[in-house]
Amino acid sequence: MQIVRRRKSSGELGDDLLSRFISESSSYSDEFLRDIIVSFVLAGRDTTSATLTWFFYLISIHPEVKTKLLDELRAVRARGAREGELTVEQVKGLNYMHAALSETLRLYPPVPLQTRACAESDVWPDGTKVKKGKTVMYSAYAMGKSEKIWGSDWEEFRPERWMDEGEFRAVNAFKFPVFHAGPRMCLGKEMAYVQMKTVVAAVMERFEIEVVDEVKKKREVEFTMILRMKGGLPVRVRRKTMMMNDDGTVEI
Ligand code: HEM
Repeated sequence: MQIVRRRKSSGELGDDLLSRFISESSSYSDEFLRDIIVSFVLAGRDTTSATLTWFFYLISIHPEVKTKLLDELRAVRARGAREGELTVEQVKGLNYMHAALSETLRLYPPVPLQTRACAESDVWPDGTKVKKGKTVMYSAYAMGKSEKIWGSDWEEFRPERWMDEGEFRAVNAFKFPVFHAGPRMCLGKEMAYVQMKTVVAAVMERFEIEVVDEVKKKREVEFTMILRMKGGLPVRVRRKTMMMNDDGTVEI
């Protein structure tokens, strides 16, 4: 709250999220501003960081996926700016990475369980009756592991299931409710993918992430509000050297 008050009274507004909300309307109370910032941090930081932890674990036990991710990065680099940060177009072009992150989210959805209260009595398409005031829960974690939804290979980490002729193929949000579905769906979904893809690309291009051997075999989930990896992920990090070939392609 102090930060909110200080920022408001100083009048020094920058490019950050809080400054943007302050300059949007003078009617926003200090409490509202505090709550919206906390919501964005909770919604946007822990979800993406938990996903990335699982992602780096999964690619460490699936080297074939890691190789394909690096191949895609090389190909995308070869088509555009070859050094520095990736452009938005290049990030968008990372279809296989999008698929690998979606596959991570299927197996380890950061928001594993969701609860809703029924505002009105209703009958669902399958005939289930729900009464006004009742609580309904669904689990994105269980749905991601459903054979009925994902087929007999549901247990496998297989980004290819999201690909169609080299392009990422999204699935219906009601089948994959990791970002929720319907009118109150996650507002940051696209931003989350852009953030995660940018981080993954930057890390994979610059560093070799080696998961410490003893923990490689099995990681357990921890059900808090966010689905985390129990004990975190101990890794060894080595800096790589990026080499530019004569034809402009990059060796990672
Ligand atoms: C992997 C990353 C993310 C996942 C899995 C995720 C998942 C979700 C889910 C399941 C909800 C619905 C929660 C509920 O109503 O009970 C939600 C809501 C929301 N998310 Fe995300 N989220 C992610 C990243 C982000 C990011 C990066 C932002 C913003 C920077 C963000 C902003 C929001 C906001 C503002 C809502 C509330 C929407 C509303 O109530 O109308 N999320 N998210």
